[in-house]
Amino acid sequence: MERVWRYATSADLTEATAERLMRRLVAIQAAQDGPARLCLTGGRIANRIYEAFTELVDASDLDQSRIEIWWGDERFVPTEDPDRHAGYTLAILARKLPMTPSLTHPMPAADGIADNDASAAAYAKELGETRFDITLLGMGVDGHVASIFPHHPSFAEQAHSVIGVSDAPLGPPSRISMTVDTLNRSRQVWYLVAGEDKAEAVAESIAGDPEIPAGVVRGTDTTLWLLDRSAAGLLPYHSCSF
Ligand SMILES: O=C(O)[C@H](O)[C@@H](O)[C@H](O)[C@H](O)COP(=O)(O)O
Repeated sequence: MERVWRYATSADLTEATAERLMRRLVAIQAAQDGPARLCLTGGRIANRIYEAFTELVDASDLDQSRIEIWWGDERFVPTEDPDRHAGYTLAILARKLPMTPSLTHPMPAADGIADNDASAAAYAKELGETRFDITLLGMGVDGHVASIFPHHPSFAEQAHSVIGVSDAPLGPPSRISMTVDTLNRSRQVWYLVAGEDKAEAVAESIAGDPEIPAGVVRGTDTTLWLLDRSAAGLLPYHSCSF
């Protein structure tokens, strides 16, 4: 099932998606044993959603000890580098979630002797066959998701579930990313996209353009496009829910 939700502003998108995420995680916890498995993304919209989500925790039925957190990609920089996705996200989530080490899986940082390929291999081992209940994805103006870029080796068929990405067209150039196939193990994929500059890539991706990563990454059960009005600007009006 693929569905587009359109919001008037990016603030509305942020609030509504944080609430949707909370509802969905509570429902997943009620429906299965073990933790709800959530795969996170970087990006401005995502970070605002994490902020709004933590604000909802106290009044929710969320079992805070039963959330497992993964990352779809990471900028391969040292732990203390503010460019690192996980640093900021962990700081936000830790305000309200216990962040149990066995359930919290930040990607490796560029702290030691391991390069991004070896670090990706270590993360692939940690990941095993894990399937995510929900994967959140930002999307670039070029239709990239995680650190899989169009017309770039990261978008080629891969032998491993997590790869080192070098010479990324977006800085920093050294990264780690789940592959398309790994992201496609997710039950639900939620795209979080705001801004007019994304409208073209949104329309092409929803049409299933195989040349861009967002055209081919889909949930096995559900794919949601959570958009502000600008990002949805090139979609037919009737294709959106409000
Ligand atoms: O890894 C990165 O350098 C970025 O974080 C990037 O991949 C981001 O997820 C998208 O560009 C959407 O981000 P925005 O929501 O900020 O537009």
